[in-house]
Amino acid sequence: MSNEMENRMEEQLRVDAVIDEINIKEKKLSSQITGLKENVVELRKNFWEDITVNIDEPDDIIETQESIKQQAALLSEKERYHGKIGEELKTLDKLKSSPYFGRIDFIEESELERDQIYIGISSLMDQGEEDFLIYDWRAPISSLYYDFSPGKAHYETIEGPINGEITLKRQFIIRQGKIQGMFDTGVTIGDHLLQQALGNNASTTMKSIVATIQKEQNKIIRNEKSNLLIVQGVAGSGKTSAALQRIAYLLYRYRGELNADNVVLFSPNPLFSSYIANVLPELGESNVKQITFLDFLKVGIGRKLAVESPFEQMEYVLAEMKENHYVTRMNSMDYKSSLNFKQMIDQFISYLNDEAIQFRNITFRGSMLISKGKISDYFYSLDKEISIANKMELVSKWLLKELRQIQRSEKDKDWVIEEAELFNKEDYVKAYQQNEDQNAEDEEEILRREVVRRAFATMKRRIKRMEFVHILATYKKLFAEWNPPVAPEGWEEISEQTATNLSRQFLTWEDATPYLYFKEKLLGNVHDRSVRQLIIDEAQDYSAFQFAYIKEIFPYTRMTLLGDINQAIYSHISKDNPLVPDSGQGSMERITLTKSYRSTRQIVEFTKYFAPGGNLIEPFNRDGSKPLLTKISEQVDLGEKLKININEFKEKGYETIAVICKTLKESEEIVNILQDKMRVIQITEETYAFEKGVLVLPVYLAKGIEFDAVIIPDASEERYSQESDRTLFYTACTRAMHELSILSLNEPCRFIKAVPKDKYDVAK
Ligand SMILES: Nc1ncnc2c1ncn2[C@@H]1O[C@H](COP(=O)(O)OP(=O)(O)OP(=O)(O)O)[C@@H](O)[C@H]1O
Repeated sequence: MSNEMENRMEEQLRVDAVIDEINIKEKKLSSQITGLKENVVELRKNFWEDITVNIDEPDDIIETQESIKQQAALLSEKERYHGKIGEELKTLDKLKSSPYFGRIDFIEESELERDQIYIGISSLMDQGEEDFLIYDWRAPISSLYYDFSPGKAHYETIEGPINGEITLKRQFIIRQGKIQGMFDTGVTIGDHLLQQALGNNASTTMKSIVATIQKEQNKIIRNEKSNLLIVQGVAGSGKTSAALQRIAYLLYRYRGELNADNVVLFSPNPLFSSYIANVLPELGESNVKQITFLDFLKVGIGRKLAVESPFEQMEYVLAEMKENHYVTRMNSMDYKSSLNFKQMIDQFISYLNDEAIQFRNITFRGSMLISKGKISDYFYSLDKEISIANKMELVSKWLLKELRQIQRSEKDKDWVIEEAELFNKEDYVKAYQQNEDQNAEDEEEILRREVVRRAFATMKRRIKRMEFVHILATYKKLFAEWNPPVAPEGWEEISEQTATNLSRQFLTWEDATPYLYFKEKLLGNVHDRSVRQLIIDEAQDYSAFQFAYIKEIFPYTRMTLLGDINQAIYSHISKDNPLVPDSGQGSMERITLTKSYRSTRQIVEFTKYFAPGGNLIEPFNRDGSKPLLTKISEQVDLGEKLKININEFKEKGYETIAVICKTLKESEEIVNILQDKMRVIQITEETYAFEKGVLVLPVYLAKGIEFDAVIIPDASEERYSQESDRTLFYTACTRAMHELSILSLNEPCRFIKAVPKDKYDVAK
């Protein structure tokens, strides 16, 4: 028997032994969980029987409450434990099919014995709880596997670095408990496994990459020191994958201190959120909160204003060039994305400290209780040194005090008793309950109090929410009456356009963040202080203003920004982006990824010629066919050509075939052309999950996602005519894993022309 076969048999025996251990452990836990389940059911059933309920005397009430609390605590402890075992069982089930994916043999310096370290998605100890049969991929020692080839190596522990030597590095593919592949690797984590992982069809949900994390990705995943970690990585370099493994790593590393609720991920669109939703559960972790920046802003802005989405803005930029106010709007976007506009708002706010904040009258039953003039006078009588937000707090307290007085005098009016006459039984009970600590004896008095309490309750709530400040009207003044000390060119037109939108209660995307920033400067911000880690994917699409805002509202939060400046589709905002080197960000660490894993070598070799930044892009060595360019001379042929293309891809076994358009408008046209020829799925801003098939979508919704085959339905010079279209075209082409097909009505665009002819085929 060859050495290789012998090794494989030995390894299979070990896999079998580990699976035996898993089975034993599983049995133990299953019997525990059954017992626990019965226990919990019993506890729930007899909850009240085990409690002595006695409400005769105050002391008895306290005792009863205590007894209920204890019983509830016992129940919830058992339920939590039940949940924990359930999770453990799920992990064991995964381990049973594929217990580990890697092994290293390591001899620590000054020790003679060689440790065999097997690495999988979770740790497993032997029955005696003495030795690790499997090490979690996130354990300190496991970093050896990702960072070193055989030879001298070291890893960090809390007590300091451990040095030694790796004598063997082995990779496994184990499915259903059987070793299907086994490779001893040299330099990096071998091509075999990666080739296999990347050669598969795209799926509608992202997969974890634990078994094949590359050294440079591991740096991102295990980085613990930086408060701000910035990752610039070319398309398909594994930024999103690394971000998700990083979250799993941090949850493991800081278990007990950090849980999924403390981590927030800003994702580019709802489709992307569902695309990545599986990764953390697959790694045995709970999902963290994922939200688009649009939804995040909407929570703060409130429901009364309509907010444009970034995609609507994008569609305007790309499709409404002929609109009368286009140039003004573009200038407005430019300026409002910059820190200059933030400065302008700050200047406006200091002006507001002296005058001009708009308030609302407080009215009740059609008459004025407190006028906006009176509120304004009170506000401006307060010390100027106090911040506006703190002064608003004082105004709110003052208003509530005034209201209490008015409430007392209102109580004796005739309308009150008329309303009380409409009370039903429940209202009576409520009235008496409310009266408990006021001790009124007279029934009429009790009812009158209840009527006015109710009538004033909404008003009080609104005052607590600071609704007495007219934020929109005040913000509008920035564009209407106030003269800024420094203004950009065309400010008058920008102001006019903005004021018109605000009058329609409409916030453009470029106004959304500034408006919320402004609102919070006036009213104070109420953001969740428990966010300890914020991850921003597709960070190239955030403006300098948006970043500055995010930093202000999360002052103590560690941040990881990942993106690719080459894919900055909102070209007007990329100037001050932190992904650009030397963008002047403070203390931070920057990691650059240059290797692209998603697409075949042929696709990367094609797309890198029109990559916007001209940065280094190295393809991972996976072969496929060259991109194909098909020239069409008549628009009427498009449908037929698309159909042929799609059918060819289907025959090759591809399951996700995306027709990626420049705009939503174009994608609607394509759907119209295709829908009587085959089943097509149109993806819009409202699509929350996608299925396999033929998908038609605008490029900005394809961000972060990948497909087996991509078709660009019209890559003509007419369609992609501007330099600013470069990032869009690049983003669209780089979504392809295995095949890229480009159709062009007449002359292909300048980006294709920049590619040497030997890098693509032209259809006859
Ligand atoms: N180490 C790895 N092992 C296996 N697959 C990997 C690895 N790194 C990246 N990939 C695969 O490469 C593809 C691209 O990864 P990912 O989407 O994370 O890249 P990205 O940098 O976020 O891309 P983009 O910016 O273009 O959206 C995915 O299919 C991912 O699974």
